[in-house]
Amino acid sequence: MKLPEAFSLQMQHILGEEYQAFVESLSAPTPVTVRLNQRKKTTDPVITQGNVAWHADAHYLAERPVFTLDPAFHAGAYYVQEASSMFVAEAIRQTTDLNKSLKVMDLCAAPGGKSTLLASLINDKSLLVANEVIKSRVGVLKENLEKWGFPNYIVSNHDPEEMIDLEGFFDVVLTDAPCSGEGLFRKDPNAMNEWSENNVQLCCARQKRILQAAAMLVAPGGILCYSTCTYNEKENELNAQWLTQVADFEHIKLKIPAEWGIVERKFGYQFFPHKVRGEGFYLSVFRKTRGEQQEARGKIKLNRLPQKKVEVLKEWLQTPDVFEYFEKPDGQIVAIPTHLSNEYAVLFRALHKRSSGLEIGQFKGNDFIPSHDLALSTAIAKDLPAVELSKEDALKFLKRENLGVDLSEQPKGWLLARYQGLNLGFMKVIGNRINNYLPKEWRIRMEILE
Ligand SMILES: C[S@@+](CC[C@H](N)C(=O)[O-])C[C@H]1O[C@@H](n2cnc3c(N)ncnc32)[C@H](O)[C@@H]1O
Repeated sequence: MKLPEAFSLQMQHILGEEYQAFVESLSAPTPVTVRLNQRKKTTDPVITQGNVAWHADAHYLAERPVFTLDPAFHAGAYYVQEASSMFVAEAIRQTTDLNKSLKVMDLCAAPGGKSTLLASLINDKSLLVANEVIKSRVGVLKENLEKWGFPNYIVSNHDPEEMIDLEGFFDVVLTDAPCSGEGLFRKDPNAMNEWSENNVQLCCARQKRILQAAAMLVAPGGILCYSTCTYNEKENELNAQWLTQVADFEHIKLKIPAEWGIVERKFGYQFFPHKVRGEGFYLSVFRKTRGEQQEARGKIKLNRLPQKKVEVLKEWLQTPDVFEYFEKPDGQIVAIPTHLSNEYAVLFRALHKRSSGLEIGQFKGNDFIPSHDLALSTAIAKDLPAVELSKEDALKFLKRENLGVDLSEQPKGWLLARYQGLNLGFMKVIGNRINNYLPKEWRIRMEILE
């Protein structure tokens, strides 16, 4: 691997005698890791090469399978995520009371790896906002969160500087900033081709701008996590130090066993591929020492669903009474956890480009048409009519092709397609015909060879 010269000099300066080991590690294969979704247990044990030290649900795989051909992947049973970046969860675990109902913001969220990590970390009374400024990246973020199934989430599409009305609102804000990507050279050779000292400067300035906006969002006593996938001290340590100088934040030290191989810096933690089984990564955690807390108070400005229709919905949800139901102007029904309705109201008012939470479907006359979001949500009722599919048929369902299995004995109406007990989506049985309700844009397009 031919490294850019200025980058080599920088790394020699940072690593000294360890530089050679670092360079050698860049020629080693990238570890493949999956993190299991504890709210969606699969019966298929993952063949693993051990756990990620800092995340109990994460496993190293011996090789990279074709994930597209595993129906459990599409059902959100696991997320394929680089190991070092999962350390964000450990940092929040050590600094935050996870038994509380938390308001969490993932500010630079697409494609959603850390949003799903956060969704698994927080309890069912908590709320996650996953924000992504680049519009074309919002779709994949939404898809990944839908698959993950945590019901209390909103996806938004704002520049962090536009969130002024959410000052002091969040208990935890994660800023996984766009960076020069030095830590990804092994995984993604493009990151190396795009690297330049000039780009590092641009990233650095942009990170400061994002950090300043992020700092404003944190409630006093709340946590700000800053992460990058680079080694560059300008983007990491110097930005972290800068934050403590310009805003009311103190750096928090974490407890880290030496055998994890993570290098402690003055303001944060650095991951190097010759010391950990993962890619290059940096993380710093701060607590806000002063500021105004924003009280969550407001009224949701959507039409409440009439009680008669609410009664129809009840059979579709596992615990229907924990939600309030509203109808959007386009007819979609939104389920909002009652105990979070003030928080949702504040978010709906402050964020204009956003989803409305869990959209569970819509009424056509008196008939309820369930959404795909509901099919994949952990809020769905467990005893709805369902059919367990073989791997082959599950893949056919996911390709929107005709299934090999005979469903003519099934009663007419809605039927969940399942694989290993995991919901894949809805079908509707109409006489001899079966309609597949998997959204067209989610369809597997890959050729499946027998
Ligand atoms: C490192 S990636 C995030 C990865 C994501 N957190 C995950 O774990 O899957 C950084 C994200 O920041 C977004 N971004 C780019 N410019 C930004 C800006 N000026 N403000 C906020 N986010 C920005 C990028 O589009 C990208 O999605």
